[in-house]
Amino acid sequence: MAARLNHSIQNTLSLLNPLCSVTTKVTHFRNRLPFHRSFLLSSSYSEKRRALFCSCATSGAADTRRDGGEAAAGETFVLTTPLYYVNAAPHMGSAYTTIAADAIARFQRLLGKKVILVTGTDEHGEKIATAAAACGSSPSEHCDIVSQAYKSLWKDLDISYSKFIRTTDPKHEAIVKEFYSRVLANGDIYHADYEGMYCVNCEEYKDEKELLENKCCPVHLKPCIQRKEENYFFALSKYQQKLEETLSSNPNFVQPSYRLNEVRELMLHYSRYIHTLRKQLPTDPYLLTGSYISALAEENGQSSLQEAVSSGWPAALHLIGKDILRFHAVYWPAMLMSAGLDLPKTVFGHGFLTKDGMKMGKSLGNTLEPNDLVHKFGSDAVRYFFLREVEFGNDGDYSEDRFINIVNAHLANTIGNLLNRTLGLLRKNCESTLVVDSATAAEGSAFKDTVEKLVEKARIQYQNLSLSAACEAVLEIGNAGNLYMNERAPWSLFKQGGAASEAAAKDLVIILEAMRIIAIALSPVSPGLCWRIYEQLGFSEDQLATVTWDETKWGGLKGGQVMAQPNPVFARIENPTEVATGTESSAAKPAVKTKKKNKPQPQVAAEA
Ligand SMILES: Nc1ncnc2c1ncn2[C@@H]1O[C@H](COP(=O)(O)OP(=O)(O)OP(=O)(O)O)[C@@H](O)[C@H]1O
Repeated sequence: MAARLNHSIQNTLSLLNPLCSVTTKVTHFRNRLPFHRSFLLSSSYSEKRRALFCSCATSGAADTRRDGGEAAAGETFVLTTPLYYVNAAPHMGSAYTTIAADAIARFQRLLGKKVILVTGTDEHGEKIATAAAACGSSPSEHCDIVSQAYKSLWKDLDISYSKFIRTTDPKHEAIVKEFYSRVLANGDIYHADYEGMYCVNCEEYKDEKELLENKCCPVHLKPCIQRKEENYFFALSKYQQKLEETLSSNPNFVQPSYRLNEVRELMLHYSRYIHTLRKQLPTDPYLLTGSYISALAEENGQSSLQEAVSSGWPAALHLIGKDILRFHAVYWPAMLMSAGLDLPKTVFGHGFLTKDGMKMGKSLGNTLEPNDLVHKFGSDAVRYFFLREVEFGNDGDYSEDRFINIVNAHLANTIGNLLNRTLGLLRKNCESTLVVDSATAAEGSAFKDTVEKLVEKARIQYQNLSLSAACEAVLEIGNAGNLYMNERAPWSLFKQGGAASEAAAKDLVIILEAMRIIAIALSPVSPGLCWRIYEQLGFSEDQLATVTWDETKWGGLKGGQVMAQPNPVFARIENPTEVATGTESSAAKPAVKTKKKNKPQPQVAAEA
């Protein structure tokens, strides 16, 4: 969704008058709107126009103070991923944003909120026609194929999206047109010529100072071309002050804090960007970001802007890569202000997955294939690795070696093996039945206090969108559980019989209760794995479906509950490097080598 700024105002105008060709559209627009020839409108004029068209109050700073996670249970929590550009198939970068969005959505659902996760594809732009021609298909066939590839990847990655938007979907056009009409009527669109250096891949004009040697685009490393064209521009300068006020009064509006600093830096040099914007009006929001709102309209409801807005706007969170920060944190809010609509509560710009230090992207073609990863390692491992290993906000590099070591150490060893060992001992010594409630078993237990603290830490980290730290806190519960198991050594207590054996049976209840808590707390990140844990603890799928974060409180397991037979919940992955060199990482020592994707293999509980 790199800012495709020039052609799409014409697409947008065609929404107003779809029968016009691009050239006639321009003339038509000009003739119809004589009020609006100059670059800058006087503020008093625009304020009057604005007052006429602002049926919804602009919340600005006041309403944007909460971060996305603070909405109360029962509230609607809307979050969006970028609408991905269909110039090529999805890659791991596109998957990364969507996995993160899904984890946040699942966490918010656990808090009892109604969550609407919006994702989709942007199907307007020059590059699409080129990509379609290269494959010998029409643009619409091409869009159908690529957008389907996104949907099917989302399915394989267990993405629980609510709305999948295609910007070519006529259902959204009426709403987008209404949005656009407000901005137009507000006097914030004008027409001018522009000439400059243009990056076809970004589909935007570049400031010459940004360019690398040979006038190459710094993102795509390909030469920009000199281009001159008539265009439409948005009067961004009118909203400069309000935007600055929003940033000052609401530091949560842009996250993480260093992205806020980046946006502040942009605002400091605002006059430069006013100029830049005049030559490259961010027109896409009408079709793209406008779709964030139109997505909220009920499937069978009226297609009106007001109806869409009342279904959940403003969004709690726009999750984006840092490449489109300016677009979402400056242009789009200004346009929302122009249209008299509330701003999203938070725009979070995460970092890039990189390959050899370069942003992985469709245009550079240096992408990591997510389908391959999912088929090789399974969705739980892929989701866990990227959310755990890339600190959310920063850039991160992928290495298969590291991937395998991490998921083996964390998911197979720390979590999977602990569950397996405990259930093995329970089967052998307690007929797979809990001897007592977990609340009773843990009376006075320091381990229980540790688990409670860690799960609370995980909640706070999820709430703050620190997904890696949330994973870490959950993993620490697993580490504490392993420590407890090793210190208590219930296998030898059972051998002693009598009171020691009773204590050992209680220890198993305590560890399994910790596993239950892990299963809930890690479910936003690796839902399939957590379901398998939950099932082993004797719960049904329905019980898992209705579980809430409140149930991470200690005491869910009851005496008499029968556990399933131990069956490993996460298969260790064979590391080809280690096999080839004959070395084995101590963190991820494979007990059982597996060739198939994430199919659990039996593990032997040595103590049992
Ligand atoms: N390397 C990456 N790391 C993290 N997120 C990425 C990466 N590449 C793309 N994304 C996600 O996709 C969004 C951009 O979508 P787009 O469809 O333009 O993909 P792209 O691969 O960056 O395209 P291009 O290479 O043509 O610029 C980013 O804002 C981000 O959410």
